[in-house]
Amino acid sequence: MNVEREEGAPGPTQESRADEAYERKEEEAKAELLRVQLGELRASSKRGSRRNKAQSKSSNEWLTSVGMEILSASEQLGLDSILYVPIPPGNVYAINDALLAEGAADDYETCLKQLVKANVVDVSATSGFPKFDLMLLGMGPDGHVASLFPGHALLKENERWVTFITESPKPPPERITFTFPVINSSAYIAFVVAGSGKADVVRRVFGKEESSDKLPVQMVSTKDGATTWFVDKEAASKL
Ligand SMILES: O=C(O)[C@H](O)[C@@H](O)[C@H](O)[C@H](O)COP(=O)(O)O
Repeated sequence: MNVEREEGAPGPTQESRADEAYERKEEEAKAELLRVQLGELRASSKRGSRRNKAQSKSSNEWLTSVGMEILSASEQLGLDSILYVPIPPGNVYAINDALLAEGAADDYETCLKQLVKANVVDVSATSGFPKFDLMLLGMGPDGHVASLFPGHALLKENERWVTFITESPKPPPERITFTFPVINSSAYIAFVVAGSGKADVVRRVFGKEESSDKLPVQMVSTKDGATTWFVDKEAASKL
């Protein structure tokens, strides 16, 4: 917060300075926690997670029966506070980046299996894959989600929970990612998509044109769950 003081006006008291310092520290702590949480959420699906309401039908039905939430620029800024969830640090499972991609994927999958065994993470009765309560996903301008890129063989992976890529078209080349069976077993999926660079893909997802070639984002389809898209005006500008 920037406060300019008029000339001649009384200066801040020691008490108000202490209050300001306290508020600043609190804001910094919240921002740091948010960065850690978002970093983790993004990491875990580069990897993903967050909320919704709708039945997952065809994408056009989402639009009409559920409605997209179009966010203004200031509301977008408010997304930070929507996403503010006090996750205990012990519940955060980071990628082991001391390992190469293949080892890191195995390591993460093993960790997830232990969480399932300990009943921390549910299993979908329909798919047998882990069922996350919430999956927060971004989408690239090429239609990629998590680290599942258009035309890549990983789109067909249907056994692994976590897998890896060493030649990602988007840097960094080495990544690990949840697979579609895991993503699609989630109870809720939220897409957060902003900017004009996403407008063509948003139109492709929600438009009427049929294409035999599905983009990764079009392969996101929860079997027993629900999906909500949060898009800003720019991303929705071609609808
Ligand atoms: O893989 C990555 O490197 C990105 O993190 C990516 O997966 C991201 O989620 C989308 O590209 C959308 O990103 P924005 O929402 O920031 O545009």
